[in-house]
Amino acid sequence: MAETVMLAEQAPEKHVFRRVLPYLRPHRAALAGTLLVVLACAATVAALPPLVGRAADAIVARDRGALTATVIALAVAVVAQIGLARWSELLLMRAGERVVRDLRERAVERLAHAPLRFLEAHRTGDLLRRTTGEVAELALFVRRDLPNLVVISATLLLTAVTLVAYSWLLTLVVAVVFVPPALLALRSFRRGAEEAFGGQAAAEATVAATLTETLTARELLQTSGALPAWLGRVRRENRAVVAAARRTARVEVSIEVVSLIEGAALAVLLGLGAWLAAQGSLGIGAVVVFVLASRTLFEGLGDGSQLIGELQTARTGLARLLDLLESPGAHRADAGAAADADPPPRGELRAEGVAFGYLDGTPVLRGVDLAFAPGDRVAVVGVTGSGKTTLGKLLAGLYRPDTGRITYCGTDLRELPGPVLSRLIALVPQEVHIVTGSVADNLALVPGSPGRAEIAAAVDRLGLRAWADGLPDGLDTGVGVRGERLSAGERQLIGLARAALIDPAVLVLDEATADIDPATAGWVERAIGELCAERTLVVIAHRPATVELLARTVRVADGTTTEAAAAGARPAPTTERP
Ligand SMILES: Nc1ncnc2c1ncn2[C@@H]1O[C@H](COP(=O)(O)OP(=O)(O)OP(=O)(O)O)[C@@H](O)[C@H]1O
Repeated sequence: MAETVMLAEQAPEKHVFRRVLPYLRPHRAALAGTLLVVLACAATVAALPPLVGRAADAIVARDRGALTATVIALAVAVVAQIGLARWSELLLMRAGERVVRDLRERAVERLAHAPLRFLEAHRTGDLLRRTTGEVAELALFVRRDLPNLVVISATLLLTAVTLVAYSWLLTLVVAVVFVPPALLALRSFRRGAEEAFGGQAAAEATVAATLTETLTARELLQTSGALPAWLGRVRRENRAVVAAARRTARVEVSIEVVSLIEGAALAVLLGLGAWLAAQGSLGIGAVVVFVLASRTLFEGLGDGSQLIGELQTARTGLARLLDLLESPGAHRADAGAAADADPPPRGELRAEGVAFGYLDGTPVLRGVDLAFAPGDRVAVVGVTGSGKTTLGKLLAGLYRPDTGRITYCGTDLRELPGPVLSRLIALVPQEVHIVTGSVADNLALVPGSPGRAEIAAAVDRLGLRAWADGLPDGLDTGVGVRGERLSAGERQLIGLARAALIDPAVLVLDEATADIDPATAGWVERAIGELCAERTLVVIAHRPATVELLARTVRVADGTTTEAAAAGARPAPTTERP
């Protein structure tokens, strides 16, 4: 059985910033310009201590001219710093938002194209969190913290250069006595943070997935008495989130050690600087520069270390997003030899030695050999759970066989590009997906976005004009949130009308099992009759009336298929209970 590559709960964070580089490439010009402005801003911050130092020297030397010039330079530097800080913040935000927008679009595109088996293997909430929650956190980081982090990093660098330039001796004291313990504290924080923040993100994702499931399973929960057990599960997962958040808070408090080191360093530097000045080996201005610059250095280290927590959260989110973008499981293998193929609009569909199983390793189907000639009209029947829907999805190319192949006019479906495949073979599932909007909005959800005239023509072709006219506002009738105002039969009618608009060579229809009222059933049968006149029709049939419409019957049993006697002349075998 082919393995579905699963996404990791705690996505690997190794080289995460290097892995994101390819996604930054399209924005490199904007990012480079932004970096220049950031550097200019950091330069103005780093220039302040030397200017104040020069002013102090001018005061000591009673040099009015030098003092005036320095004060003017200071004022210019302060104004420039404020302007450049705002500008760099704006540019960083803009560039960051653009990158995040791209990542969001890529994630949605990846999910939209991901193989069905990959999507089914993951909880909807987890995928949703990776594409919404994780991206939102990234966007927040980009908007709120990234500008500060970048400016602080550049300022730290330039300040360190200033320190060395003014007193290598004092710089040595800072570098040897204070920076190593500060870095050690930061490193131990980062290590703890990686686990704590990763654990918190995973725990929150689990709760998000369960909450999403609560909504989709609302009928089950309210009618089956499963609510207490479910709430117990929610409580357990919620407690895990609180425990994870506490771990994160403890790690965050540990960063305060860096502030203590900063205080001690400033006290020592002040004393040492004053002593050196008294000895005459350092000017007053230089001591002032040194004390101010080292304060900037430690402030930068302190602020930077706080932002590292945010950076860690963003890194975890980014890793989970990249895990989705890079997962081989989420990739539909590119069309191979038939990438440029232009198969005929009508042709034979074949299944040859097809076997397929889901995640638990038990094959649902094996050794399936079937051929559907152009214009064939086939009913697929079998007991519940025998594998009819699975066969339908395999024939439509939604699943790929674990062994064997399915071909259209001799070409393996996996070699056909997605758009070609969806034009050739259409699947109307048991539960037709309906989006919020009108009937016409829903019918337009097919390749080529057909206009009103085409939609109306398709409805006419299927003999559904009277049905559409009977709706309160015709084709403009609202269907409610995700089609809640439509019956199962009406959903299938929309699915059939969509299929008519696609005009596929093969239509696979998984008939709705829910009871359909006789009037709607009549419309469905009429539409099927119209559709099968022009193409190969494979219907996973649940109602005798449907089986009787079709010329051939294939029975699915014991994981394989057998040809049954021609339908029509006899009572039709429908879905039986095992
Ligand atoms: N996404 C899935 N993941 C794991 N197992 C699945 C999945 N979908 C179906 N199965 C299992 O595969 C088997 C065949 O299911 P399938 O839906 O194809 O049967 P069916 O004949 O169409 O049933 P029904 O008549 O009730 O629609 C069942 O045992 C089912 O539990």
